[in-house]
Amino acid sequence: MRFRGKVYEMIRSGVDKGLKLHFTLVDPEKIENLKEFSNALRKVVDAGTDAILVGGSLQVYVDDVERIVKLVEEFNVPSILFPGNPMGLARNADAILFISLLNSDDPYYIVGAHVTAAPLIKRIGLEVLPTGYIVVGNANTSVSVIGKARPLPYDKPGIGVAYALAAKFLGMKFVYLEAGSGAPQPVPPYFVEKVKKAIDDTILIVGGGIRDYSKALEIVNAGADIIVTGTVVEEKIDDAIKIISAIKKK
Ligand SMILES: CC(C)=CCC/C(C)=C/CC/C(C)=C/CC/C(C)=C/COP(=O)(O)OP(=O)(O)O
Ligand SMILES: O=P(O)(O)OC[C@@H](O)CO
Ligand SMILES: [Mg+2]
Repeated sequence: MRFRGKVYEMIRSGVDKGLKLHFTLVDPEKIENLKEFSNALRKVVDAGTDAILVGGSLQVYVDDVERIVKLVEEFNVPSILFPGNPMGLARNADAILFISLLNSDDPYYIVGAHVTAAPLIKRIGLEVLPTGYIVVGNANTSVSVIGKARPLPYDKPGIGVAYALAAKFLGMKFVYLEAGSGAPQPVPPYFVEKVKKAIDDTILIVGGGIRDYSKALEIVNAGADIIVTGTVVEEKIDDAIKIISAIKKK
């Protein structure tokens, strides 16, 4: 909880200095061995990852989330909850990525989950990071299916711009373009570029399907401020390290 209340400022000041940031996504459902997990954390932190996102699409025991956050506390990086439902509200985290899935067909994912979670978030005292979450691409990913998204086609960046601007005008501090965890193709750089040009200083997060450093670099060069990787950390940690190192050299 050491970073509570400082997370937005840490991100903002990095972005304002022109740095590119990397967040590592950890899905509590996938962690079986805490020792192995801690070793992986050490590697991504040493490589320079800027925060650990903790969450997934499915319901989890809050104890499991809290256990993971506790391990993250041993390293010098903030823990940010990234829950797919209100069950993931760990008391010991620094902040919560308060995502509204703007292109969901179900109001629950736009504002419903948020209403049920808000009083508890206040009670816990989590720092809230208001985020317009936009699902892009044609893959049937967990977030798309569970979140009842109507994903934006890759060849319609203008619609991405419209959603992202609406998020900015609603006062959201972050726009997150999401291809979905494990997506075969990440959000294309030309899509990222159009959205970033439109939202200007609003912080742009891009994730889903980023598996190699050259793609990650193309996406940051197109204007992403923050890259999120999850699957590559679970499956090929050495490639994850290469991605983080490449982004941090920018
Ligand atoms: C504000 C609160 C309390 C909740 C938000 C509720 C919303 C809007 C959810 C959006 C839809 C959703 C299911 C988001 C999950 C995002 C996420 C962390 C995805 C990671 O996906 P994985 O669970 O790793 O998928 P795989 O297992 O397929 O890799
Ligand atoms: O697992 P990957 O494909 O890296 O996706 C990360 C994240 O954007 C999913 O929410
Ligand atoms: Mg995943």
